[in-house]
Amino acid sequence: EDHQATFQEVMKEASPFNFLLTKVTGIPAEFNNKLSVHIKDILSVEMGELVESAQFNFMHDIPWLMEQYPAEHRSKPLLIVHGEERQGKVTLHEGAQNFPNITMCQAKLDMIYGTHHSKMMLLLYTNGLRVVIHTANLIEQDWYQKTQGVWISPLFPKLDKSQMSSDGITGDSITHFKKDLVEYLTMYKSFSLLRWKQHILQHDFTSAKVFLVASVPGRHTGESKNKWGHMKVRKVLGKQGPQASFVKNWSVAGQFSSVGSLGADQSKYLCGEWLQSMLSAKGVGTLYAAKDVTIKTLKLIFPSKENVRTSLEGYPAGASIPYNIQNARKQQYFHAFLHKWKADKRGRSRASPHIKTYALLSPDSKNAAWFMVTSANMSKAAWGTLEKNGNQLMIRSYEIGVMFLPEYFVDGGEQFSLVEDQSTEATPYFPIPWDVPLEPYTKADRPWVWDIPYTDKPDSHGNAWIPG
Ligand SMILES: CC(C)c1cccc2c(O)c(C(=O)O)cnc12
Repeated sequence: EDHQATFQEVMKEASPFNFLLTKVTGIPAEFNNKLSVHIKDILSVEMGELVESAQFNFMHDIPWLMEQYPAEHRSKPLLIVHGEERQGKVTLHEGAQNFPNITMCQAKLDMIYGTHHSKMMLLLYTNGLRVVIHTANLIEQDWYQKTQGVWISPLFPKLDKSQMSSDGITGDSITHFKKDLVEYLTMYKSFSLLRWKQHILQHDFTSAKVFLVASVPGRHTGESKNKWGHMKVRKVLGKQGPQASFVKNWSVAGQFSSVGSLGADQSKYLCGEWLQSMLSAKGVGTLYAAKDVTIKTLKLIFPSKENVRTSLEGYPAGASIPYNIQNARKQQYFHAFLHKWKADKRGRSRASPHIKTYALLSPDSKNAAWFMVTSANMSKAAWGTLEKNGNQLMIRSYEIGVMFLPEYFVDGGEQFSLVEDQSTEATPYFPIPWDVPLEPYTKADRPWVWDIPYTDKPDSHGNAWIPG
């Protein structure tokens, strides 16, 4: 149908997961009316009467961003949290100079090669506070013809003074989302974020049913080792994850838009460390030893060269998929796990993925034991790498995401249904972005690599790709 769903209708339909995709220009209206939002919807007055906001991101086009706020909100205080340095920082400040309501916060990047990847909006309204965690840069290109993920929190009401306690965190949820978010903000050690920490402390987060999965740069030891990156996932799944017996032979799905250097063979990082965390479950450490991992255990979704060539944007979509030939050449083993990007169900097979999602899939791919949407790509910098004989987790970048576990949405829930007409009260449908079952690369498929030329076949706009 062509009627434009109102934001209230969209949010009602999105409940209880509140996991949506961004609208895509150039696909049939029905796919933009179903569980889809544009940035203007998120910032609209329908969401609440804005007092002030904070925009955490990697790339900010400030004049464009200001245009996305409704006129009556453009003068409200706005904090830009970024990781720009040197010329990037100069350019960013230039973009902000005409907006007196903007304050800048430069996240410290103590680890070389680290970046401020986290994408989050903190929205303070007259009647509450909302957290939006997503995957899109604050530039027009990222909200145009890509597949991006957005989690929009419920409206968290203000605590009244009587509920506030002087020490500790009041008004938290059983997933400790509020405490974890406060700890994440504290790690910036930034004065301008102290203000937002106060705002968060003063609101009631009991309705937050997701777990926060974040990364902050540093060498984390002791209890902190399990607070961030893939070790946070290991902790949550080990304590609140699926029963090991229930998810034997299930597979980890990883979907992302960039890949780092993962090491000389799969047993080291990919299957030996990262996958061990993703395969964690209740009642047992992890489900498989690294040596027993097969391509059935790990299914990775990454755009093929053909996915990019035939996408709505054409080869230029690949400018946001920075997998370089130097790394690709060193880790051919990685390519054996790859599956194409395919999202016919959501009308987004040609909307190049910039979203990053992870899940534990049943052998028939019809169910999931958990689902995660995050800024974190498949890299050591994002998820962290264990050092000092496993006593230290070294992370280079800021990342932020949320994890959905069935039992927090359905009493005794053990799984989500990924097939809408096979969902039940006990096994609710979870709107994943990509199609199941997953489609492996053919022998002829190659992963998209962004720094080599493609002149053999023109893209959907008739152009070749000649980088550099
Ligand atoms: C190699 C780096 C600079 C890069 C290139 C193209 C797109 C990128 C991107 O989209 C992100 C992000 O979204 O966090 C982060 N780095 C990106």
